[in-house]
Amino acid sequence: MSSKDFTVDEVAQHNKQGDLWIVIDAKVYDLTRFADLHPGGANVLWAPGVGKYQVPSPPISWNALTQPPHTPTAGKDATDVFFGLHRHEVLLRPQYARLQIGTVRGETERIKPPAPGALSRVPYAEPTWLSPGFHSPYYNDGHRRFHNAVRAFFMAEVYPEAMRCEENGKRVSQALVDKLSAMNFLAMRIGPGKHLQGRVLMGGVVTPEEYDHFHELILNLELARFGTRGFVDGLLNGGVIALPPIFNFGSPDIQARYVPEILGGKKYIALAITEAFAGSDVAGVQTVAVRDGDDWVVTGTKKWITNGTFADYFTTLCRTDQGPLVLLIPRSDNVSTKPVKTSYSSTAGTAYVIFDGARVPASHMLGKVGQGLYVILSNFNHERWMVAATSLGAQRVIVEECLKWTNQRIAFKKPLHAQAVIRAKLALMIERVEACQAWIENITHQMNNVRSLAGAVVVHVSTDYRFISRSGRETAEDATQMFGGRGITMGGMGKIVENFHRTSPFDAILAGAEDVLGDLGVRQAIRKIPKDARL
Ligand code: HEM
Repeated sequence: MSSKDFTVDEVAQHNKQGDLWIVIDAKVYDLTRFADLHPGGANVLWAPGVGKYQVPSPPISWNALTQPPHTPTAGKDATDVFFGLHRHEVLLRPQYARLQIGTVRGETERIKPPAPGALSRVPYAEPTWLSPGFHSPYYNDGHRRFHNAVRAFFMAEVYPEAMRCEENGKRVSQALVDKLSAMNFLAMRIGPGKHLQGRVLMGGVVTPEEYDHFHELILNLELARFGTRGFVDGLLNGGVIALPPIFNFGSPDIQARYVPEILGGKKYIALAITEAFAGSDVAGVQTVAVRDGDDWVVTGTKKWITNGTFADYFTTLCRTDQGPLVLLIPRSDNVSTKPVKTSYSSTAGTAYVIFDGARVPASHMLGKVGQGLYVILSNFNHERWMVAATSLGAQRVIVEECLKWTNQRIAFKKPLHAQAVIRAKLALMIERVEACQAWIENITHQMNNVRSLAGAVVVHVSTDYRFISRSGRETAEDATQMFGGRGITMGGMGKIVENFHRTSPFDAILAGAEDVLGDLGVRQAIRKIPKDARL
Protein backbone atom coordinates (compact mmCIF):
# COMPACT_ATOMS: atom_id res chain seq x y z
CA MET A 1 0.00 0.00 0.00
CA SER A 2 1.34 3.43 -0.89
CA SER A 3 1.57 5.85 2.04
CA LYS A 4 -0.95 8.01 0.18
CA ASP A 5 -3.45 5.24 -0.38
CA PHE A 6 -5.95 4.75 2.47
CA THR A 7 -8.69 2.27 3.03
CA VAL A 8 -12.19 3.46 3.85
CA ASP A 9 -11.83 1.99 7.37
CA GLU A 10 -8.59 3.88 7.98
CA VAL A 11 -10.13 7.17 7.01
CA ALA A 12 -13.17 6.53 9.18
CA GLN A 13 -10.98 6.28 12.31
CA HIS A 14 -9.82 9.90 12.06
CA ASN A 15 -13.15 11.40 12.94
CA LYS A 16 -12.72 13.45 16.06
CA GLN A 17 -11.51 16.77 17.30
CA GLY A 18 -7.70 16.74 17.22
CA ASP A 19 -7.66 14.00 14.59
CA LEU A 20 -9.88 14.84 11.64
CA TRP A 21 -9.65 13.53 8.13
CA ILE A 22 -12.27 13.95 5.52
CA VAL A 23 -12.73 12.74 1.99
CA ILE A 24 -13.79 14.97 -0.83
CA ASP A 25 -14.18 13.26 -4.16
CA ALA A 26 -11.90 10.30 -3.37
CA LYS A 27 -9.18 12.57 -1.96
CA VAL A 28 -8.26 12.37 1.70
CA TYR A 29 -7.67 15.65 3.53
CA ASP A 30 -6.16 15.99 6.98
CA LEU A 31 -7.97 18.92 8.56
CA THR A 32 -6.66 18.39 12.10
CA ARG A 33 -4.51 21.53 12.20
CA PHE A 34 -6.57 23.46 9.67
CA ALA A 35 -9.83 23.12 11.63
CA ASP A 36 -9.18 26.11 13.88
CA LEU A 37 -8.25 28.20 10.82
CA HIS A 38 -11.23 27.10 8.73
CA PRO A 39 -13.09 30.26 7.59
CA GLY A 40 -16.40 28.46 8.12
CA GLY A 41 -15.45 27.67 11.74
CA ALA A 42 -14.17 24.50 13.35
CA ASN A 43 -17.35 23.08 14.78
CA VAL A 44 -18.99 22.52 11.38
CA LEU A 45 -16.21 20.07 10.66
CA TRP A 46 -17.15 17.79 13.58
CA ALA A 47 -20.72 17.55 12.34
CA PRO A 48 -22.11 14.03 11.95
CA GLY A 49 -21.37 12.59 8.55
CA VAL A 50 -18.42 14.87 7.83
CA GLY A 51 -15.41 13.23 9.43
CA LYS A 52 -16.96 9.80 9.24
CA TYR A 53 -16.33 8.61 5.74
CA GLN A 54 -19.15 6.91 3.87
CA VAL A 55 -19.20 5.44 0.41
CA PRO A 56 -20.11 8.39 -1.86
CA SER A 57 -23.56 8.39 -3.28
CA PRO A 58 -23.93 8.59 -7.07
CA PRO A 59 -23.25 12.11 -8.34
CA ILE A 60 -26.34 14.25 -8.53
CA SER A 61 -26.72 14.88 -12.19
CA TRP A 62 -28.79 17.07 -14.43
CA ASN A 63 -30.50 13.86 -15.46
CA ALA A 64 -31.66 13.32 -11.91
CA LEU A 65 -34.46 15.63 -12.87
CA THR A 66 -35.91 12.95 -15.06
CA GLN A 67 -35.57 10.15 -12.51
CA PRO A 68 -38.04 10.78 -9.71
CA PRO A 69 -38.20 10.06 -6.89
CA HIS A 70 -34.79 11.60 -6.26
CA THR A 71 -32.68 10.07 -3.48
CA PRO A 72 -31.68 12.77 -1.00
CA THR A 73 -27.93 12.77 -0.31
CA ALA A 74 -27.54 15.87 1.87
CA GLY A 75 -25.18 15.48 4.82
CA LYS A 76 -24.22 11.90 4.07
CA ASP A 77 -20.72 12.47 2.77
CA ALA A 78 -18.26 15.32 2.78
CA THR A 79 -18.21 15.62 -1.00
CA ASP A 80 -21.79 16.77 -1.28
CA VAL A 81 -21.56 18.84 1.89
CA PHE A 82 -18.40 20.49 0.61
CA PHE A 83 -19.78 21.37 -2.81
CA GLY A 84 -22.93 22.75 -1.25
CA LEU A 85 -20.77 25.33 0.53
CA HIS A 86 -17.63 26.00 -1.50
CA ARG A 87 -16.58 26.59 -5.08
CA HIS A 88 -14.27 23.97 -6.54
CA GLU A 89 -11.53 26.58 -6.82
CA VAL A 90 -11.13 26.49 -3.01
CA LEU A 91 -9.59 23.01 -3.26
CA LEU A 92 -7.21 24.19 -5.97
CA ARG A 93 -5.73 27.04 -3.93
CA PRO A 94 -2.19 25.97 -2.97
CA GLN A 95 -2.71 26.54 0.77
CA TYR A 96 -5.68 24.15 0.76
CA ALA A 97 -4.47 21.72 -1.90
CA ARG A 98 -1.60 20.83 0.43
CA LEU A 99 -4.07 19.56 3.03
CA GLN A 100 -4.58 16.53 0.82
CA ILE A 101 -2.64 13.59 2.21
CA GLY A 102 -3.73 10.84 -0.13
CA THR A 103 -6.60 9.12 -1.91
CA VAL A 104 -9.08 6.42 -1.04
CA ARG A 105 -7.95 3.04 -2.29
CA GLY A 106 -9.82 1.87 -5.34
CA GLU A 107 -11.52 5.18 -5.98
CA THR A 108 -10.77 7.91 -8.48
CA GLU A 109 -11.83 11.55 -8.48
CA ARG A 110 -14.95 12.32 -10.49
CA ILE A 111 -15.19 16.05 -10.13
CA LYS A 112 -12.54 17.63 -12.29
CA PRO A 113 -12.35 21.27 -13.25
CA PRO A 114 -12.15 21.68 -17.01
CA ALA A 115 -8.57 22.12 -18.26
CA PRO A 116 -7.75 25.82 -18.65
CA GLY A 117 -9.21 26.93 -21.94
CA ALA A 118 -11.41 23.84 -22.42
CA LEU A 119 -15.07 24.15 -23.36
CA SER A 120 -17.63 23.67 -20.63
CA ARG A 121 -19.76 20.55 -20.91
CA VAL A 122 -22.64 22.07 -18.96
CA PRO A 123 -25.67 22.57 -21.25
CA TYR A 124 -26.07 26.17 -22.46
CA ALA A 125 -22.72 27.18 -20.95
CA GLU A 126 -21.34 27.67 -24.45
CA PRO A 127 -23.04 29.16 -27.50
CA THR A 128 -24.45 26.56 -29.86
CA TRP A 129 -21.68 27.02 -32.45
CA LEU A 130 -19.28 25.64 -29.82
CA SER A 131 -21.60 22.82 -28.74
CA PRO A 132 -21.27 19.32 -30.21
CA GLY A 133 -23.89 18.50 -32.81
CA PHE A 134 -24.82 22.10 -33.64
CA HIS A 135 -24.06 24.02 -36.80
CA SER A 136 -23.87 27.72 -37.51
CA PRO A 137 -23.83 29.70 -40.74
CA TYR A 138 -21.66 32.40 -39.18
CA TYR A 139 -18.46 30.76 -37.95
CA ASN A 140 -15.74 28.90 -39.84
CA ASP A 141 -12.70 26.90 -38.77
CA GLY A 142 -10.68 30.09 -38.53
CA HIS A 143 -13.10 31.41 -35.91
CA ARG A 144 -12.72 28.16 -33.98
CA ARG A 145 -8.94 28.41 -34.01
CA PHE A 146 -9.20 32.01 -32.90
CA HIS A 147 -11.62 31.08 -30.12
CA ASN A 148 -9.29 28.34 -28.83
CA ALA A 149 -6.33 30.70 -28.79
CA VAL A 150 -8.25 33.51 -27.10
CA ARG A 151 -9.74 31.36 -24.37
CA ALA A 152 -6.44 29.66 -23.58
CA PHE A 153 -4.60 32.98 -23.47
CA PHE A 154 -7.25 34.71 -21.40
CA MET A 155 -7.46 31.89 -18.86
CA ALA A 156 -3.70 31.59 -18.49
CA GLU A 157 -2.68 35.24 -18.60
CA VAL A 158 -5.65 37.50 -17.93
CA TYR A 159 -7.99 35.63 -15.58
CA PRO A 160 -5.69 35.63 -12.51
CA GLU A 161 -5.20 39.39 -12.76
CA ALA A 162 -8.92 39.92 -13.39
CA MET A 163 -9.64 38.25 -10.06
CA ARG A 164 -7.03 40.30 -8.21
CA CYS A 165 -7.87 43.70 -9.71
CA GLU A 166 -11.64 43.30 -9.41
CA GLU A 167 -11.12 42.81 -5.69
CA ASN A 168 -8.34 45.29 -4.92
CA GLY A 169 -9.56 47.95 -7.36
CA LYS A 170 -6.13 48.50 -8.90
CA ARG A 171 -5.80 49.22 -12.60
CA VAL A 172 -4.58 46.56 -15.00
CA SER A 173 -0.80 46.12 -14.71
CA GLN A 174 1.59 47.35 -17.38
CA ALA A 175 3.03 43.81 -17.53
CA LEU A 176 -0.35 42.42 -18.61
CA VAL A 177 -0.99 45.30 -21.01
CA ASP A 178 2.38 44.51 -22.62
CA LYS A 179 1.39 40.87 -23.08
CA LEU A 180 -2.00 41.88 -24.50
CA SER A 181 -0.37 44.42 -26.80
CA ALA A 182 1.94 41.74 -28.18
CA MET A 183 -1.28 40.00 -29.31
CA ASN A 184 -2.62 43.34 -30.66
CA PHE A 185 -5.53 43.03 -28.25
CA LEU A 186 -6.69 46.66 -28.35
CA ALA A 187 -6.40 46.85 -32.14
CA MET A 188 -8.55 43.72 -32.44
CA ARG A 189 -11.14 45.04 -30.00
CA ILE A 190 -11.72 48.06 -32.20
CA GLY A 191 -12.82 45.68 -34.95
CA PRO A 192 -11.77 44.99 -38.51
CA GLY A 193 -10.22 47.85 -40.45
CA LYS A 194 -7.12 49.58 -41.76
CA HIS A 195 -5.64 49.88 -38.27
CA LEU A 196 -4.99 46.10 -38.33
CA GLN A 197 -2.83 46.20 -41.44
CA GLY A 198 0.63 44.73 -40.94
CA ARG A 199 -0.17 43.51 -37.42
CA VAL A 200 0.24 39.96 -36.14
CA LEU A 201 -3.07 39.14 -34.48
CA MET A 202 -3.28 36.69 -31.60
CA GLY A 203 0.12 35.23 -32.47
CA GLY A 204 -0.82 34.90 -36.13
CA VAL A 205 -3.86 32.64 -35.70
CA VAL A 206 -5.88 35.04 -37.88
CA THR A 207 -4.68 37.50 -40.54
CA PRO A 208 -5.77 41.16 -40.58
CA GLU A 209 -7.62 40.44 -43.84
CA GLU A 210 -9.55 37.52 -42.33
CA TYR A 211 -10.37 39.30 -39.08
CA ASP A 212 -14.09 40.17 -38.96
CA HIS A 213 -16.74 41.21 -36.47
CA PHE A 214 -17.29 37.59 -35.38
CA HIS A 215 -13.67 37.46 -34.22
CA GLU A 216 -14.38 40.64 -32.33
CA LEU A 217 -17.59 39.17 -30.89
CA ILE A 218 -15.57 36.19 -29.66
CA LEU A 219 -13.17 38.54 -27.86
CA ASN A 220 -15.99 40.38 -26.12
CA LEU A 221 -17.83 37.21 -25.08
CA GLU A 222 -14.67 35.61 -23.74
CA LEU A 223 -13.78 38.69 -21.71
CA ALA A 224 -17.19 38.64 -20.08
CA ARG A 225 -16.61 35.07 -18.87
CA PHE A 226 -14.38 36.33 -16.06
CA GLY A 227 -17.42 37.59 -14.15
CA THR A 228 -15.47 40.75 -13.31
CA ARG A 229 -17.37 43.61 -14.94
CA GLY A 230 -15.21 46.42 -13.59
CA PHE A 231 -12.00 44.78 -14.72
CA VAL A 232 -13.38 44.15 -18.19
CA ASP A 233 -14.08 47.86 -18.60
CA GLY A 234 -10.67 48.61 -17.12
CA LEU A 235 -9.06 46.44 -19.78
CA LEU A 236 -8.51 49.33 -22.22
CA ASN A 237 -12.20 49.87 -22.99
CA GLY A 238 -11.34 53.57 -23.06
CA GLY A 239 -9.21 52.88 -26.11
CA VAL A 240 -11.94 50.84 -27.80
CA ILE A 241 -14.32 53.80 -27.71
CA ALA A 242 -11.92 56.76 -27.87
CA LEU A 243 -9.68 55.72 -30.77
CA PRO A 244 -12.23 55.37 -33.61
CA PRO A 245 -12.87 59.15 -33.76
CA ILE A 246 -9.09 59.56 -34.25
CA PHE A 247 -9.07 56.92 -37.01
CA ASN A 248 -12.09 58.42 -38.74
CA PHE A 249 -11.69 62.15 -38.16
CA GLY A 250 -8.08 62.81 -37.02
CA SER A 251 -5.51 64.24 -39.42
CA PRO A 252 -2.77 61.89 -40.71
CA ASP A 253 -0.28 63.72 -38.46
CA ILE A 254 -2.39 63.22 -35.36
CA GLN A 255 -2.91 59.56 -36.23
CA ALA A 256 0.81 58.99 -36.77
CA ARG A 257 1.67 60.73 -33.54
CA TYR A 258 -0.79 59.14 -31.13
CA VAL A 259 -2.18 55.87 -32.47
CA PRO A 260 0.96 53.67 -32.35
CA GLU A 261 1.73 54.36 -28.68
CA ILE A 262 -1.89 53.75 -27.68
CA LEU A 263 -2.34 50.55 -29.70
CA GLY A 264 1.08 49.48 -28.41
CA GLY A 265 -0.14 49.78 -24.82
CA LYS A 266 2.36 52.47 -23.89
CA LYS A 267 -0.19 55.25 -23.44
CA TYR A 268 -3.87 55.25 -22.48
CA ILE A 269 -6.87 57.11 -23.82
CA ALA A 270 -10.44 57.69 -22.63
CA LEU A 271 -13.64 58.95 -24.23
CA ALA A 272 -14.85 62.06 -22.41
CA ILE A 273 -18.45 62.83 -23.34
CA THR A 274 -20.74 62.38 -20.33
CA GLU A 275 -21.06 65.11 -17.74
CA ALA A 276 -23.02 65.65 -14.59
CA PHE A 277 -24.95 68.04 -16.87
CA ALA A 278 -25.57 65.69 -19.81
CA GLY A 279 -25.82 61.93 -20.36
CA SER A 280 -27.98 60.42 -23.08
CA ASP A 281 -28.76 64.03 -24.14
CA VAL A 282 -25.19 64.47 -25.37
CA ALA A 283 -26.04 67.75 -27.09
CA GLY A 284 -26.40 69.30 -23.64
CA VAL A 285 -22.70 69.13 -22.69
CA GLN A 286 -21.41 72.22 -20.91
CA THR A 287 -17.66 71.80 -21.44
CA VAL A 288 -16.64 74.81 -23.52
CA ALA A 289 -13.87 75.18 -26.08
CA VAL A 290 -12.88 78.75 -26.99
CA ARG A 291 -10.63 79.53 -29.93
CA ASP A 292 -7.48 81.49 -29.04
CA GLY A 293 -5.17 81.97 -32.03
CA ASP A 294 -4.05 78.52 -33.20
CA ASP A 295 -5.29 76.85 -30.03
CA TRP A 296 -8.51 75.79 -28.39
CA VAL A 297 -8.84 76.46 -24.68
CA VAL A 298 -11.13 73.98 -22.91
CA THR A 299 -12.93 74.51 -19.61
CA GLY A 300 -15.45 72.18 -18.02
CA THR A 301 -15.94 68.79 -16.39
CA LYS A 302 -16.70 65.22 -17.44
CA LYS A 303 -18.02 62.43 -15.23
CA TRP A 304 -18.06 58.60 -15.26
CA ILE A 305 -15.18 58.52 -17.73
CA THR A 306 -14.02 54.90 -18.09
CA ASN A 307 -10.19 54.53 -17.76
CA GLY A 308 -10.07 58.27 -17.04
CA THR A 309 -8.03 57.95 -13.84
CA PHE A 310 -5.06 56.63 -15.80
CA ALA A 311 -5.68 58.07 -19.29
CA ASP A 312 -2.98 60.14 -20.98
CA TYR A 313 -5.41 61.48 -23.59
CA PHE A 314 -9.09 62.34 -23.74
CA THR A 315 -11.28 62.29 -26.84
CA THR A 316 -13.53 65.08 -25.63
CA LEU A 317 -16.87 66.48 -26.75
CA CYS A 318 -17.04 70.25 -26.23
CA ARG A 319 -19.41 73.02 -27.19
CA THR A 320 -18.21 76.08 -29.10
CA ASP A 321 -20.01 79.20 -30.24
CA GLN A 322 -20.34 77.49 -33.63
CA GLY A 323 -21.59 74.13 -32.46
CA PRO A 324 -20.21 70.91 -30.99
CA LEU A 325 -16.57 69.93 -31.51
CA VAL A 326 -14.50 66.86 -30.58
CA LEU A 327 -10.94 67.52 -29.48
CA LEU A 328 -8.10 65.20 -28.57
CA ILE A 329 -6.82 66.61 -25.29
CA PRO A 330 -3.57 65.35 -23.74
CA ARG A 331 -3.30 65.26 -19.93
CA SER A 332 -1.49 68.39 -18.73
CA ASP A 333 -1.27 70.63 -15.67
CA ASN A 334 -4.68 71.96 -16.68
CA VAL A 335 -6.30 68.52 -16.82
CA SER A 336 -6.92 66.66 -13.57
CA THR A 337 -8.79 63.48 -12.73
CA LYS A 338 -10.16 61.89 -9.60
CA PRO A 339 -11.86 58.53 -9.11
CA VAL A 340 -15.65 58.22 -9.10
CA LYS A 341 -16.67 55.42 -6.78
CA THR A 342 -19.34 53.52 -8.68
CA SER A 343 -20.91 50.18 -7.80
CA TYR A 344 -18.36 48.28 -9.82
CA SER A 345 -14.67 47.90 -9.11
CA SER A 346 -12.44 50.96 -9.35
CA THR A 347 -10.12 48.85 -11.52
CA ALA A 348 -12.23 50.34 -14.37
CA GLY A 349 -10.58 53.70 -13.64
CA THR A 350 -13.91 55.57 -13.69
CA ALA A 351 -13.05 59.26 -13.37
CA TYR A 352 -14.26 62.77 -12.85
CA VAL A 353 -12.22 64.89 -15.27
CA ILE A 354 -11.62 68.59 -14.86
CA PHE A 355 -10.41 70.70 -17.82
CA ASP A 356 -9.27 73.96 -16.34
CA GLY A 357 -8.31 76.09 -19.32
CA ALA A 358 -6.63 73.13 -21.04
CA ARG A 359 -4.90 74.38 -24.20
CA VAL A 360 -4.71 72.19 -27.33
CA PRO A 361 -3.53 73.10 -30.84
CA ALA A 362 -6.25 73.28 -33.51
CA SER A 363 -4.52 70.32 -35.18
CA HIS A 364 -6.12 68.18 -32.41
CA MET A 365 -9.62 68.69 -33.80
CA LEU A 366 -11.33 65.40 -34.65
CA GLY A 367 -13.72 66.57 -37.36
CA LYS A 368 -14.88 70.10 -38.02
CA VAL A 369 -16.45 72.65 -35.72
CA GLY A 370 -20.18 71.88 -35.60
CA GLN A 371 -19.60 68.22 -36.55
CA GLY A 372 -19.05 67.02 -32.98
CA LEU A 373 -22.35 65.22 -32.49
CA TYR A 374 -21.93 63.34 -35.74
CA VAL A 375 -18.42 62.24 -34.68
CA ILE A 376 -19.73 60.98 -31.35
CA LEU A 377 -23.00 59.43 -32.49
CA SER A 378 -21.33 57.52 -35.32
CA ASN A 379 -19.08 56.00 -32.68
CA PHE A 380 -21.93 54.97 -30.37
CA ASN A 381 -23.32 52.10 -32.43
CA HIS A 382 -20.20 50.05 -32.14
CA GLU A 383 -19.99 50.77 -28.43
CA ARG A 384 -23.58 49.63 -27.92
CA TRP A 385 -22.91 46.43 -29.78
CA MET A 386 -19.83 45.85 -27.60
CA VAL A 387 -21.76 46.50 -24.38
CA ALA A 388 -24.51 44.13 -25.56
CA ALA A 389 -21.90 41.45 -26.31
CA THR A 390 -20.35 41.87 -22.87
CA SER A 391 -23.75 41.54 -21.24
CA LEU A 392 -24.55 38.44 -23.28
CA GLY A 393 -21.24 36.78 -22.35
CA ALA A 394 -21.88 37.45 -18.69
CA GLN A 395 -25.46 36.14 -18.91
CA ARG A 396 -24.21 32.86 -20.31
CA VAL A 397 -21.82 32.46 -17.40
CA ILE A 398 -24.73 33.10 -15.04
CA VAL A 399 -26.76 30.34 -16.72
CA GLU A 400 -23.85 27.96 -16.13
CA GLU A 401 -23.48 29.11 -12.52
CA CYS A 402 -27.19 28.55 -11.90
CA LEU A 403 -27.32 25.13 -13.55
CA LYS A 404 -24.35 23.94 -11.51
CA TRP A 405 -25.57 25.51 -8.29
CA THR A 406 -29.10 24.18 -8.48
CA ASN A 407 -27.62 20.77 -9.28
CA GLN A 408 -25.28 20.62 -6.29
CA ARG A 409 -27.21 22.61 -3.70
CA ILE A 410 -29.42 20.45 -1.54
CA ALA A 411 -32.47 22.14 -0.07
CA PHE A 412 -35.53 20.44 1.37
CA LYS A 413 -33.47 17.22 0.96
CA LYS A 414 -33.33 17.56 -2.83
CA PRO A 415 -31.26 19.42 -5.36
CA LEU A 416 -32.62 22.89 -5.80
CA HIS A 417 -33.72 22.16 -9.33
CA ALA A 418 -36.16 19.57 -8.03
CA GLN A 419 -38.39 22.61 -7.36
CA ALA A 420 -40.58 23.53 -10.33
CA VAL A 421 -40.23 27.24 -9.58
CA ILE A 422 -36.45 26.96 -9.95
CA ARG A 423 -36.77 25.09 -13.23
CA ALA A 424 -39.13 27.77 -14.49
CA LYS A 425 -36.51 30.43 -13.72
CA LEU A 426 -33.83 28.34 -15.45
CA ALA A 427 -36.05 27.98 -18.51
CA LEU A 428 -36.51 31.75 -18.70
CA MET A 429 -32.83 32.55 -18.37
CA ILE A 430 -31.94 29.93 -20.98
CA GLU A 431 -34.45 31.25 -23.48
CA ARG A 432 -33.26 34.82 -22.89
CA VAL A 433 -29.60 34.00 -23.38
CA GLU A 434 -30.25 32.00 -26.54
CA ALA A 435 -32.48 34.74 -27.97
CA CYS A 436 -29.83 37.37 -27.19
CA GLN A 437 -27.15 35.23 -28.85
CA ALA A 438 -29.24 34.70 -31.98
CA TRP A 439 -30.00 38.40 -32.21
CA ILE A 440 -26.45 39.60 -31.73
CA GLU A 441 -25.10 37.09 -34.25
CA ASN A 442 -27.62 38.38 -36.78
CA ILE A 443 -26.50 41.98 -36.17
CA THR A 444 -22.84 40.94 -36.31
CA HIS A 445 -23.47 39.31 -39.67
CA GLN A 446 -25.00 42.59 -40.91
CA MET A 447 -21.96 44.47 -39.60
CA ASN A 448 -19.73 42.19 -41.65
CA ASN A 449 -21.75 42.99 -44.74
CA VAL A 450 -22.41 46.75 -44.59
CA ARG A 451 -19.79 49.48 -44.84
CA SER A 452 -21.10 51.36 -41.83
CA LEU A 453 -23.84 50.73 -39.33
CA ALA A 454 -26.58 52.59 -41.11
CA GLY A 455 -30.35 52.56 -41.62
CA ALA A 456 -32.09 49.36 -40.66
CA VAL A 457 -29.06 47.99 -38.83
CA VAL A 458 -28.99 50.95 -36.47
CA VAL A 459 -32.68 50.41 -35.66
CA HIS A 460 -31.81 46.86 -34.73
CA VAL A 461 -28.69 47.72 -32.75
CA SER A 462 -30.75 50.10 -30.61
CA THR A 463 -33.59 47.69 -29.85
CA ASP A 464 -31.22 44.71 -29.68
CA TYR A 465 -29.11 46.53 -27.10
CA ARG A 466 -32.17 47.25 -24.98
CA PHE A 467 -33.41 43.67 -25.20
CA ILE A 468 -30.05 42.27 -24.14
CA SER A 469 -29.51 44.66 -21.24
CA ARG A 470 -33.05 44.08 -19.97
CA SER A 471 -32.60 40.32 -20.27
CA GLY A 472 -29.41 40.67 -18.26
CA ARG A 473 -31.18 42.34 -15.39
CA GLU A 474 -34.00 39.80 -15.34
CA THR A 475 -31.45 36.99 -15.33
CA ALA A 476 -29.52 38.74 -12.55
CA GLU A 477 -32.69 38.90 -10.44
CA ASP A 478 -33.57 35.24 -11.02
CA ALA A 479 -30.01 34.09 -10.34
CA THR A 480 -29.87 36.06 -7.11
CA GLN A 481 -33.07 34.41 -5.93
CA MET A 482 -31.58 30.99 -6.63
CA PHE A 483 -28.36 31.79 -4.78
CA GLY A 484 -30.14 33.45 -1.87
CA GLY A 485 -27.73 35.06 0.61
CA ARG A 486 -24.81 33.93 -1.51
CA GLY A 487 -26.13 36.00 -4.40
CA ILE A 488 -25.68 39.16 -2.36
CA THR A 489 -22.31 38.21 -0.88
CA MET A 490 -19.01 39.29 -2.38
CA GLY A 491 -16.66 36.31 -2.63
CA GLY A 492 -17.37 32.62 -2.13
CA MET A 493 -20.03 30.53 -3.77
CA GLY A 494 -22.18 33.28 -5.26
CA LYS A 495 -19.44 35.73 -6.19
CA ILE A 496 -20.12 35.72 -9.93
CA VAL A 497 -23.87 36.11 -9.48
CA GLU A 498 -23.29 38.89 -6.96
CA ASN A 499 -20.95 40.71 -9.35
CA PHE A 500 -23.41 40.41 -12.21
CA HIS A 501 -26.37 41.47 -10.09
CA ARG A 502 -24.45 44.54 -8.94
CA THR A 503 -23.03 45.48 -12.32
CA SER A 504 -25.65 44.47 -14.90
CA PRO A 505 -27.28 47.94 -14.61
CA PHE A 506 -24.09 49.30 -16.22
CA ASP A 507 -25.09 47.53 -19.42
CA ALA A 508 -28.36 49.44 -19.42
CA ILE A 509 -26.65 52.81 -19.03
CA LEU A 510 -23.30 52.83 -20.83
CA ALA A 511 -23.43 54.07 -24.44
CA GLY A 512 -26.85 55.60 -23.85
CA ALA A 513 -29.66 54.60 -21.48
CA GLU A 514 -31.50 51.53 -22.74
CA ASP A 515 -34.89 53.27 -22.71
CA VAL A 516 -33.60 56.16 -24.81
CA LEU A 517 -32.15 53.65 -27.25
CA GLY A 518 -35.24 51.48 -27.41
CA ASP A 519 -37.21 54.63 -28.17
CA LEU A 520 -34.65 55.67 -30.80
CA GLY A 521 -35.06 52.31 -32.52
CA VAL A 522 -38.85 52.62 -32.54
CA ARG A 523 -38.76 56.23 -33.78
CA GLN A 524 -36.46 55.23 -36.62
CA ALA A 525 -38.74 52.30 -37.46
CA ILE A 526 -41.80 54.59 -37.45
CA ARG A 527 -40.05 56.90 -39.92
CA LYS A 528 -39.53 53.93 -42.21
CA ILE A 529 -43.17 52.75 -42.25
CA PRO A 530 -44.21 53.05 -45.93
CA LYS A 531 -46.67 55.89 -46.45
CA ASP A 532 -49.15 53.53 -48.10
CA ALA A 533 -49.00 50.80 -45.42
CA ARG A 534 -52.45 50.06 -43.92
CA LEU A 535 -53.96 47.16 -42.00
C1 HEM B 1 -10.49 20.70 2.46
C2 HEM B 1 -11.52 21.05 3.20
C3 HEM B 1 -12.03 22.45 3.34
C4 HEM B 1 -11.47 23.63 3.01
C5 HEM B 1 -10.11 23.88 2.38
C6 HEM B 1 -12.42 24.67 3.34
C7 HEM B 1 -12.21 26.03 3.12
C8 HEM B 1 -13.16 26.99 3.30
C9 HEM B 1 -13.05 28.37 2.88
C10 HEM B 1 -11.85 28.98 2.17
C11 HEM B 1 -14.18 29.00 3.23
C12 HEM B 1 -14.50 30.50 3.02
C13 HEM B 1 -15.54 30.67 1.94
C14 HEM B 1 -15.07 30.34 0.54
O1 HEM B 1 -13.98 30.78 0.14
O2 HEM B 1 -15.82 29.64 -0.16
C15 HEM B 1 -15.02 28.02 3.87
C16 HEM B 1 -16.28 28.29 4.36
C17 HEM B 1 -17.10 27.34 4.94
N1 HEM B 1 -16.86 26.00 5.07
FE1 HEM B 1 -15.18 25.06 4.50
N2 HEM B 1 -13.52 24.10 3.88
C18 HEM B 1 -13.33 22.74 3.89
C19 HEM B 1 -14.22 21.78 4.34
C20 HEM B 1 -15.44 22.03 4.84
C21 HEM B 1 -16.38 21.02 5.25
C22 HEM B 1 -16.16 19.52 5.15
C23 HEM B 1 -17.46 21.65 5.71
C24 HEM B 1 -18.66 20.93 6.21
C25 HEM B 1 -19.53 21.24 6.97
C26 HEM B 1 -17.22 23.08 5.60
C27 HEM B 1 -18.09 24.08 5.96
C28 HEM B 1 -17.93 25.42 5.67
C29 HEM B 1 -18.90 26.42 5.97
C30 HEM B 1 -20.26 26.22 6.65
C31 HEM B 1 -18.39 27.62 5.50
C32 HEM B 1 -19.06 29.00 5.53
C33 HEM B 1 -19.77 29.12 4.20
C34 HEM B 1 -20.41 30.46 3.97
O3 HEM B 1 -20.10 31.43 4.67
O4 HEM B 1 -21.24 30.53 3.04
N3 HEM B 1 -15.98 23.26 5.06
N4 HEM B 1 -14.39 26.83 3.88
